[in-house]
Amino acid sequence: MNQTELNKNKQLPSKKERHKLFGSVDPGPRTKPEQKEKMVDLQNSKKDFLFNIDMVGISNVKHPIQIPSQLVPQIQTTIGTFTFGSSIAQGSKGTNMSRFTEQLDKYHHEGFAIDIETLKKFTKELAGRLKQEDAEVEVSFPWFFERKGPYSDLAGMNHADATIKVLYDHTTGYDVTVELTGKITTLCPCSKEISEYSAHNQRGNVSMSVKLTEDFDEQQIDWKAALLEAAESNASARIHPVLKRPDEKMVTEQAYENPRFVEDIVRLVAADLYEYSFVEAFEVSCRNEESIHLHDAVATLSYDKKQEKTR
Ligand SMILES: Nc1nc2c(ncn2[C@@H]2O[C@H](COP(=O)(O)OP(=O)(O)OP(=O)(O)O)[C@@H](O)[C@H]2O)c(=O)[nH]1
Repeated sequence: MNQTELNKNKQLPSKKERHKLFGSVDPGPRTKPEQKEKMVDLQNSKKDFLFNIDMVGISNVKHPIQIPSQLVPQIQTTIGTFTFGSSIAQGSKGTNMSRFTEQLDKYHHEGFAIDIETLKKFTKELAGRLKQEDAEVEVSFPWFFERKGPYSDLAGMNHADATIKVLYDHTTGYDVTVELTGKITTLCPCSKEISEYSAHNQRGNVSMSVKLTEDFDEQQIDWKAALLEAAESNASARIHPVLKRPDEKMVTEQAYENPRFVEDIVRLVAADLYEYSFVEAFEVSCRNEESIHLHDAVATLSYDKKQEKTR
């Protein structure tokens, strides 16, 4: 019998026997309780555990979410990556980690929309569920927006990476920070200045982290669109998914007419963030993936409007 005929007549052992063949063993004697009420609750033991913990929780939690957007498409289902946590005092051993995902599932069934008001409610409720004075929630997601070619008007989809962080504290209230990283074109001013023709240009990554004012109203302002505009309107050129030749000519010439160092980008974006009334404090950085080097060029600037100063 050749190998093909052998395979045709193969008699497999049962699935249970197959598992034994590959090392599974019968369960041993059971001595510990199986009912929740009889189980030891280590997490809730009270003793002097030496230190307070600033934050304990779970991270890298992936979940489908809906996000609002004032740009097209206005309703988006995307994947959120969450971190949940709270502080715990020196006298408690641990947190109850199942309660984070329990609360997430509850909101999911109620149609969890990732807007700032809902996230604030979620965070305060989470503190209550954990029986703690504070809680924090962070969610990151790709945000999509339609972009049209400057001449042809042909549309396609671009995206930026967005993050919302909400801290709730029983005594001090809420602290909301939003972040956006968008991509731009930058053309080197030095290269343009010294060369007989051409100038090197590259894709730049602009990251903005913004502390929102207490009265921020997401119904009035889409923070994602506002931060994207701060990055793109100060770039050498915007980035497009669809470009026909007349579009390509326009963005090439626009970039040549608006050369920018990384330093120029962070200062110009900072000026726009300074002018946005919903921004209390911010950090902006730019990372250019240099086309004439293997390394990147980077710059960072931070500013607190309340203190009227850079770091
Ligand atoms: N505190 C703590 N829990 C962990 C750790 N690693 C895993 N766990 C979690 O322990 C969880 C079960 O604990 P709890 O959430 O306290 O469960 P419980 O006490 O039955 O829940 P409640 O009825 O809400 O009090 C599981 O979700 C595990 O993920 C850890 O390092 N610290």
